[in-house]
Amino acid sequence: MKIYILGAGSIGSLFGALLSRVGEDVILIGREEHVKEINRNGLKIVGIEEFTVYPEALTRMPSEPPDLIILSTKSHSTEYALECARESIGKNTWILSIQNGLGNEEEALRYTKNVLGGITTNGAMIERWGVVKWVGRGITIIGDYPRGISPFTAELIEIFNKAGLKTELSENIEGWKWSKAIVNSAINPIGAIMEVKNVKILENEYLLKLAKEVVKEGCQVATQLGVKFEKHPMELLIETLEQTRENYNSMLQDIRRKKKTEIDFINGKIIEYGRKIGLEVPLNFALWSMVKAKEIPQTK
Ligand SMILES: NC(=O)C1=CN([C@@H]2O[C@H](COP(=O)(O)OP(=O)(O)OC[C@H]3O[C@@H](n4cnc5c(N)ncnc54)[C@H](OP(=O)(O)O)[C@@H]3O)[C@@H](O)[C@H]2O)C=CC1
Ligand SMILES: CC(C)(CO)C(=O)C(=O)O
Repeated sequence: MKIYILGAGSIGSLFGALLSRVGEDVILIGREEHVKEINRNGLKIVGIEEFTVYPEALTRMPSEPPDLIILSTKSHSTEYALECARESIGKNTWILSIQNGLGNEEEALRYTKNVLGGITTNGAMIERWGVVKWVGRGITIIGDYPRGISPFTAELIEIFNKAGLKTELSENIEGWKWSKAIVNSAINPIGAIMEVKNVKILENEYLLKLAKEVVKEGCQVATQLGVKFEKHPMELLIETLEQTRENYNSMLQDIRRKKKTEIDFINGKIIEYGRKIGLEVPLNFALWSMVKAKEIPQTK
């Protein structure tokens, strides 16, 4: 299968490396420093497993349409990335978002009806250009967005599992995307503002109560929009905190690296969707406001 990884950073490079290792025709599209290193010395995975692969790496999408584009930029880069990729999206090309946050699949649907949603609990981070650490082995769930399973998706899951990416199918990927986004809407900003590991949210009564109240707000919006949960966000909240105790969440990491966070596509989208149906979500608004204030100066 011809696969382009659009936004080959941490998680995209991990997916690309695993798929390349089993012989899939993978091209990574990333930033220049990472691309140059990969083309010079290959892409090295360390951590959970250690191996090096030699996929082609580019800074721009090739014009030839692939079978699959795995969208793995941060959510705030999606719109521009897809616009730049417009010429590479053929009538039979599928786009799979493995991103956190809401709205990415809707953006992809502007270019094709062949859109898959995905959530992954694998953890990865770029150690240095050309080297990605696989920090946590997790599962990935994919499905046609917003709901359903097409023959392509059924074929894809075979490829992902053969590559060592434990993957399950869901007829209701929209439900999973919302559950994960609601969990992120609680954990990420609270951890970022308090500058604490996830375990602190689990073990501090005040932070856990706040996290649960934020989850309730997100559930109200999702339920009123007709979203059906596969796993209730309140259950997923505790499960996630227990499984990622030692994590400094990605939003806190972005702030510490003076990078833009995904707050607008997590809490920001919950606020936006809530307002569209006349629901105010004050806790989401408060957390969104504080993270925006903490973010890199140019976001004023
Ligand atoms: N890392 C992880 O363990 C997990 C991440 N996720 C989610 O996956 C998504 C990606 O996260 P992560 O991999 O950590 O992010 P990274 O920032 O590590 O990777 C994204 C990469 O894409 C690059 N990029 C952005 N736009 C383009 C473009 N148009 N062309 C080429 N490259 C581009 C970015 O460069 P630049 O920074 O210069 O813009 C960056 O190098 C997020 O939504 C995240 O929440 C989900 C589960 C786990
Ligand atoms: C699951 C969690 C909260 C793990 O830290 C995450 O997705 C993130 O850090 O963005």
